[in-house]
Amino acid sequence: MADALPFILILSVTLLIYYFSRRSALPKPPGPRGWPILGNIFENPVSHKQRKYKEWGDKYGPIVRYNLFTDEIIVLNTRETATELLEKRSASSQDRPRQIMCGELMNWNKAMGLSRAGYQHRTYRKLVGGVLSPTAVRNLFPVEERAARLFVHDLLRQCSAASTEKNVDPTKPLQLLRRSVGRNVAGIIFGADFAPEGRTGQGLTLEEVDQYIYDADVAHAKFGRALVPFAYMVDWMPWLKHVPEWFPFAGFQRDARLAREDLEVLTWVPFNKTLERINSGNSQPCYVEFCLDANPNPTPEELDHIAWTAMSAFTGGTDTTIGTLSTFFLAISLHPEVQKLAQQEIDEVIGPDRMPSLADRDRDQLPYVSALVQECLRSAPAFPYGVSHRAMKDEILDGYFIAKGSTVIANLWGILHDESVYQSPHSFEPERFLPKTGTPTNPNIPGRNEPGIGSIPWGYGRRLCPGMAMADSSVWIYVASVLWAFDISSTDKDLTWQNAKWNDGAFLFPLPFGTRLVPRRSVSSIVTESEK
Ligand code: HEM
Repeated sequence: MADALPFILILSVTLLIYYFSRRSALPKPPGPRGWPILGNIFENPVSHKQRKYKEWGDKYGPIVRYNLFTDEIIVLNTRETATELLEKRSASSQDRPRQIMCGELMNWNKAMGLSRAGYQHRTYRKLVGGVLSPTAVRNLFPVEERAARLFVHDLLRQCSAASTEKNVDPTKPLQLLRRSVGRNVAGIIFGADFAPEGRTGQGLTLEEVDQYIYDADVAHAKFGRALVPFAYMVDWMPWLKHVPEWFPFAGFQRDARLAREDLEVLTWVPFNKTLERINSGNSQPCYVEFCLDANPNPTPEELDHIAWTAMSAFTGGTDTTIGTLSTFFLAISLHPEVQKLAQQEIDEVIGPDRMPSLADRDRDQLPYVSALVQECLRSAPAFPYGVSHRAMKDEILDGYFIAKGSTVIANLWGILHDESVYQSPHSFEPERFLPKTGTPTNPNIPGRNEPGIGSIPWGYGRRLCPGMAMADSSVWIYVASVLWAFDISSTDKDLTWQNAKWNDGAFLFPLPFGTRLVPRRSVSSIVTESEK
């Protein structure tokens, strides 16, 4: 112990110097008190962070500060503060905080979501923006519509197989959803052939895509664990990063190596297969092909950029879309009155002879369905507390001093549950987004004209989700198609919207629940339509 005293003394003095050197004449944002040196490690929310952040917001104000050792964390709980710092001042708030285990050792810094601000990130955004911008994404509408139709087709097969009463095994719709969305995103990025069984086309095969979805799940699970702040010792003591794998207690190096290997497989295997298909003239139009059309003789570095952005878009696009659609299934199972209104609208505008299309959304033909989609995204944003940004210079926000290097978190769930903006924010009420005068399809339902969600569920500034337009249209067409074809109800009579259980972590989605689907049209008409 005596031997350690000088070390402890030097460490304490360094931390105190550091602490006082970062003080400014302006006050720092308020927040929980915490302890000297340790900061708020005991108050650091370990579960459902978004709820704790909101509680702090209600207590301390829209801008809350807390500390984990020397790390300063700023939580923004209102749309005004988040827009000001992360949108308007995006040039200096676009960076990501340093992630030693997850970013540097496991190599996720090479993926778009964690890549630090600078040349690599700018190049990535340019590549992805070319294919997924709101204008360019319209070329993908037919792919998304086809994916939604095939999902309906798969659900119907599941219905018939499940029982003579045409009830589905409660867990099945969501399992099918995982596969369907995975195939849809893979189709867009790698040109996968996701035709129904028995039919073949071009691009990656279904087996290859399903293997890829599995690999992505494995890599993502490791990613999620390492992303938790201070999950690994090396996140506390960065110098440990240089310790070799054979060193005692350096098990994290082995974890990091295995995760790196998984990530390499995830990045290069589907990419190389797609290149093979493109070179043999056996591909489908997709993100990778588009990038190569625009740059037919890429350098190795440019190829590297295309491969890593493809992997980033696939991993960024699947769990988030699946989470939002799972929220839809939960919400609609528990709100029969909402379901009835949405189906009335679909029946009146679309009728039984065709399935909805994205052109219906464009023409704003189904305003209630659009409000329902917004309500799903508002109630359960897929990243409830966004993805952390980092202040790249000292900032002053609403008279408070925010030091350069602070981690900045936009509490998206808190912002979308702000009582001063949304009446009864914990209830599921799509009509909040409808005009007070009602809509042509629902003239008798007065809306509340509350502010739309805008791009809040998709984050801010130069980090705004590049898949926003694609996700928005995908979710819409899945929702409209499923409601056209099925009546959906809950199989758990004790389950309510208020007591439903949600995943606890960086992704928000409902935990498994029982859902029953019953076709609401003749089987033959669903089959004919869904096979188009
Ligand atoms: C409902 C679906 C989705 C939601 C709610 C969502 C939400 C988000 C959020 C909140 C961020 C972080 C933004 C920030 O740091 O401020 C993000 C980043 C990202 N998303 Fe999405 N996303 C969805 C779907 C998709 C899709 C379909 C794709 C790709 C096809 C995608 C690709 C990405 C990528 C690559 C990033 C990292 C961007 C960067 O750091 O520059 N996402 N998303």
